[in-house]
Amino acid sequence: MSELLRFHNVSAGYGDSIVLENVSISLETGGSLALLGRNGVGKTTLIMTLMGLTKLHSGEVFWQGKNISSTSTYKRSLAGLGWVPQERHMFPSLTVEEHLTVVARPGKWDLQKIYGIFPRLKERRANMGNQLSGGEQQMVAIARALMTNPSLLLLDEPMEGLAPIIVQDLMQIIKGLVTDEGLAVIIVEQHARLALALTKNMIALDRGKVIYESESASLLADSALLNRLVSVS
Ligand SMILES: Nc1ncnc2c1ncn2[C@@H]1O[C@H](COP(=O)(O)OP(=O)(O)OP(=O)(O)O)[C@@H](O)[C@H]1O
Repeated sequence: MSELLRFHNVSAGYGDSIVLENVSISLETGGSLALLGRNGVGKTTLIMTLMGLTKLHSGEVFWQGKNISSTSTYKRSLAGLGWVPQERHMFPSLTVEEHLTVVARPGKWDLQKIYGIFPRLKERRANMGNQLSGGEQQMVAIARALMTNPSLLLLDEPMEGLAPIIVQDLMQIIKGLVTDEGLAVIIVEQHARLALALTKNMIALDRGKVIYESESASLLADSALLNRLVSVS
């Protein structure tokens, strides 16, 4: 497998304040990574840094072997980074289908394929953005990122605030994206066990630094360590 993404000694933050300190991570094509840690340790900041939305103080970000440290967010998106932000960003004046078609780029993901894995969105395709449940909004947010035909999907707390039955649906869908579609995924999730069940590898952050990394399955088997790293499961 070839390298898809690499952070090399990245320190980044907002203005003068540094949140991430000397973070190095890498991900292979089709790989999957859970990003764990307590509230406020820098998980979202890492995703935002990958999208070029923070101030990079030092270090480099490589994408498919190219240094993209000073590449714009828009160009990163064009290059295959698919971001599903925590806030979901629904537009009340657009239908579900418009949310999807407005960002569409050529590739294997089109409306037909999206509706195949999200039948609920097909049923709701004429609903406006503000006429959707939280779970449906999250599905639109993921589907919209897929419509850009990304090589990597960045999921920031996708299960937040969702009913358990919807969480189960989303787990199946995300698992399918990784195992059946070969899509690379980075997932930030407060429910650490869910994120570990979906991924091959994990890293834990504390105060902006990587404090632990391993295969997800081995951490899942060590509850005491997992609790120490994230204090929630
Ligand atoms: N836009 C911003 N401007 C300044 N500081 C910020 C900004 N966003 C986040 N921070 C700070 O960066 C630090 C890390 O926040 P971040 O949101 O990356 O953590 P997190 O691990 O994702 O936490 P959570 O699970 O609560 O979302 C926090 O101290 C936070 O206050």
